[in-house]
Amino acid sequence: MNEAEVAAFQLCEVILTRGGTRILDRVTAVVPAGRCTAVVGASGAGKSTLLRLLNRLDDPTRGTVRYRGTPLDQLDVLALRRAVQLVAQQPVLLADTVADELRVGRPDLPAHEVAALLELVGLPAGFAGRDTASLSGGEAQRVCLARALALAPQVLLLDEPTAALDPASAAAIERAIHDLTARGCTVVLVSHNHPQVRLLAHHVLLLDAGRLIAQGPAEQIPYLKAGR
Ligand SMILES: Nc1ncnc2c1ncn2[C@@H]1O[C@H](COP(=O)(O)OP(=O)(O)OP(=O)(O)O)[C@@H](O)[C@H]1O
Repeated sequence: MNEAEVAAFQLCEVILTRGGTRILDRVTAVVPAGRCTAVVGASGAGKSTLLRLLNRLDDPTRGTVRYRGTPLDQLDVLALRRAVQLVAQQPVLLADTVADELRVGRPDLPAHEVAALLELVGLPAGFAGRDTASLSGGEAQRVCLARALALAPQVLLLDEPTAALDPASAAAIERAIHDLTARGCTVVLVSHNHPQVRLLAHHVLLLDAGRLIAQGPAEQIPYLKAGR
């Protein structure tokens, strides 16, 4: 991140301990605003945990997380979660039909916007009437993404959003991420897909056993050059 860029999030000396283990260990990092930041590292490195700190699903044991300069614990948590939407790896659906799911946070969402949001995440408009219980894992995750997008969030936190998808569906999500950042949305993307990270990320945070061992542009992160 260069000096002219504004930080969406700043993590300062963040420690997160669970059951006596440091899951995040003195992480100091910046997430630039209006950019795509990828969080990478081996399984168990702490990527999802870091994501959950950003909308206060977890709180640091020590250290500070700031959003636009304000410590998260000084912000209204519901307002924060509306502005900073998390799409988890394991989707949690709340309504009976897909259209109602997209209206969870926007009860007045018109049918044409439901259709447009579904198209954005690579699902046909006809999905609006589908029973949410009948969706596959990858479909459910995309419905959760569409539900998040319905709220026009300032920040989107995406935990492996294409891991369960076929290549065409994954490409639709990658286009959506690209368009969102082009329009000024901040995206934080957890991904094991290195070509995807190189394609989308302006900034990369590399975690190893809870420690941040590198941050910067993808081309400066040797871990991403290993060919995957
Ligand atoms: N509530 C908890 N109690 C104890 N350990 C936990 C808890 N939550 C997470 N962990 C551990 O913390 C470590 C980091 O978990 P996390 O889910 O953040 O990793 P990750 O990098 O996202 O992994 P993956 O790539 O496999 O999704 C893991 O070893 C996990 O088992």
